[in-house]
Amino acid sequence: MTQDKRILITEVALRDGSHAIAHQYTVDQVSKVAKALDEANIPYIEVSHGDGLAGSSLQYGLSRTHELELIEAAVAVCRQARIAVLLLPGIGTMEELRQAANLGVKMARIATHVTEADVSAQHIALTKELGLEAVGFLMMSHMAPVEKLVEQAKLMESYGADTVYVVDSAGALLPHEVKERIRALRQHLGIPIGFHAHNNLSLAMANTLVAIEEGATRIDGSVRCLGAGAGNTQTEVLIAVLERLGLSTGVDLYKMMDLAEEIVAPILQVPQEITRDSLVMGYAGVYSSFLLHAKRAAQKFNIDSRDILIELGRRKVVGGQEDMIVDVAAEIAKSRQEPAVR
Ligand SMILES: C[C@H](O)CC(=O)C(=O)O
Ligand SMILES: [Mn+2]
Repeated sequence: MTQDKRILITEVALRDGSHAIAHQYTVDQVSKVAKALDEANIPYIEVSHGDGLAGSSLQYGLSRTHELELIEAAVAVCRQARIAVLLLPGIGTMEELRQAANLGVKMARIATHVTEADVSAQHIALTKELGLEAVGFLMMSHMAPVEKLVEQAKLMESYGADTVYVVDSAGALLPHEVKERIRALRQHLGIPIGFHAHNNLSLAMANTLVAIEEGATRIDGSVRCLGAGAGNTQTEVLIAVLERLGLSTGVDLYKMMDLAEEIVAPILQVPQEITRDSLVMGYAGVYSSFLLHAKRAAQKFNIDSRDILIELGRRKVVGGQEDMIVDVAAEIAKSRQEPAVR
């Protein structure tokens, strides 16, 4: 593997992992996890509702603790790590971005669906104005052909993004698809490229290594796989693998192993694994955070959540359309009650 630049890890368990625990983080949990990550020398720690700033709502799931309190707690315990936030324009607003900056956040990741980068212009501009590092975060990157992805990433670069991420939200990308995406972005952009994986098809680590091989230098991971769906690339495992490959992250492997085991594992009600639901999300190419909603809807309508997820994938439903989950479940249930036409 040829790589001359240091890989900079962003730990996302305190944001993406919020989906996995139905947004129930407490100040105590966030303080302990952030402090331990900081001591392990993780450079960036993302803290927000799973759906980004202001995601706490009936539609996306109510947070137990206001995210600004969680962000404040994380900032207070970190000596070197930079706290990051996620913001989806339309969910989070300029005001929340300002509040996060006032609390000491150093990086904002502005996330849009892969074909909607144009809605990130004002938020990226404000991020820079506030003196923060700006990252463009192209979600559901498997849903756009490479040329479209490049076009959208270039838009984000033109708005002032310091980095653009390929985000495999559904864990649906195959290694050759990651390779062509990162390669094309490296060819057409002049800024660092990042990669955010999900493990639905058990490819998060392999895809991350392919991304790094193609020159991605900003990589996301979630400790103990504490991320939406099947989780992300498992951070402590990634650190070990990169060390074996001779790639430097500056992160302390033993400390990562210890915090994963002693601090993060107890937060999970059940260990993260590739369940049939998360597998079907990767297979169908649907949004990771749909899982809990689809399971609830399946229970309500007494149907199989796989049928809901596959139908959502067929309809190319995107993040922000969570309300469609119940509609789809109701339609499936209704179609099963209707007598077959002779
Ligand atoms: C809002 C999403 O959870 C962002 C993300 O992590 C992804 O798309 O993956
Ligand atoms: Mn994610």
